[in-house]
Amino acid sequence: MKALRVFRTLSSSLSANSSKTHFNSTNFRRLYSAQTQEENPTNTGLSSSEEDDTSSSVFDSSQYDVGLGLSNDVNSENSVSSTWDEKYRERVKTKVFGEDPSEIKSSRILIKEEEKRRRAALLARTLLEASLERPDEDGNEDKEDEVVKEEDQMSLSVGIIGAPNAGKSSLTNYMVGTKVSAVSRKTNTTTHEVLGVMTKGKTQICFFDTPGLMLKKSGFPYKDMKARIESAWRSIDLYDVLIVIFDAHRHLGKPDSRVVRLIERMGSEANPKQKRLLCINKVDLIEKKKDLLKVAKEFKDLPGYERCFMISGLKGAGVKDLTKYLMEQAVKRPWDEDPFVMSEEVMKNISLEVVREKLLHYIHQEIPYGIDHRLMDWKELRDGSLRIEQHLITHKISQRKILVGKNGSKIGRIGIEANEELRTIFKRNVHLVLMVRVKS
Ligand SMILES: Nc1nc2c(ncn2[C@@H]2O[C@H](COP(=O)(O)OP(=O)(O)OP(=O)(O)O)[C@@H](O)[C@H]2O)c(=O)[nH]1
Repeated sequence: MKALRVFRTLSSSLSANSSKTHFNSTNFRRLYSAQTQEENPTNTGLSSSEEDDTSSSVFDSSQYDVGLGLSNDVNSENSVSSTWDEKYRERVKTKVFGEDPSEIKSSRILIKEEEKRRRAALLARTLLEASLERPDEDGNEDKEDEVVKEEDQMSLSVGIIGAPNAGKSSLTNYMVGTKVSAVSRKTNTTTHEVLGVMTKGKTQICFFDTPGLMLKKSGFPYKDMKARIESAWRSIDLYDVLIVIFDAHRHLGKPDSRVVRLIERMGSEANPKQKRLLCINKVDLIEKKKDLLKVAKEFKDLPGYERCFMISGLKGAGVKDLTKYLMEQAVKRPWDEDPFVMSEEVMKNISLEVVREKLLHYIHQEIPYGIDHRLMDWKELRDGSLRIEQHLITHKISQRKILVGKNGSKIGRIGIEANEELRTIFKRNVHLVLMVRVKS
């Protein structure tokens, strides 16, 4: 199964005419900007006392041993394990150099933790690599160079809508085969529409992961919600298939009348130009089958839905059937996306998305949402590697401190993990530089 991640806003797509280094999307630019910065990049915007610890606010992958190859040997010990017996070395340290044994012990714990982290990173990378090259249901690997003539090509566009946290991103990610958009425990993480492209044989399916759409209690969309939400409401009729997804576990425990209204509104009448599917998500969290049936029964009479699927977008239950159904809906139409080439724009967006996901994971509170996250430099170096520089611009010094962590530990961890992931995705060495600074 071939999976490519392509990012696009519907309102202002990254057209072929757009400059390679500029994004057209206003939505996207709100958080991410790939433009070269007008302000002087050397101006860090810090006061002189803050400048003192600027070095720790920069993560530079070249200063870390993040390994070079793409080896998947998770158990490989070679990169950090020492060639001497640690116990002898410790005895020498205490007896000969008079070092404090408790300090030696704590450094040993640190090394062990680092090793654990390294293995976890390797495992994550291995899994990601495997998902990129996932065989199809019949166990066949994709034929890389298979060319499908335009007249034979089949296409389908699929929009996914649901309340915040319903699991839209997770489902998109699962279907496309790898990470597309930031998934986190917080709500409204999808700040722009993401298109995942799955090309299998003659068929290409484009998935649009819409931002969290909600209805207010009266059943109508919030009028005052940002432009992105309005554009998402307008765009939903454009898809061949619309998936309406909701969190069944939450619905059983604490039903939200707005979610019910969203499901009912979308299912109120059939749309002859669009097939609508209801996805009852997070079924893995529901223990009793009768509870699940209760949920299904509640919405079974809505005429707008062609089919109802019970799925776990995160764990994959039921997703195979859903994918099969979607493949069958594809119509004869030339593909929108080249399945073999990852464009520079796509790669740039992926680089931002991967870092953003790490930010959401490691930085709690509201901080990630307020950060101005910019791609400052993108260079393909002579040896084929990529140099990617991103700036994380905070509004307050206190936010910068949280982001940087003690002695740069937070930004370092975010950087190392993002660097690893980008290297796996792009299949080449990546030199990632992350700079945290305060808005001047
Ligand atoms: N157990 C379980 N958790 C899920 C499932 N799908 C999503 N989640 C979790 O639910 C949370 C929200 O998932 P997302 O995919 O980010 O939800 P979303 O609808 O895209 O959220 P917004 O971007 O806020 O609109 C994450 O913590 C996911 O891991 C599922 O099938 N089972």
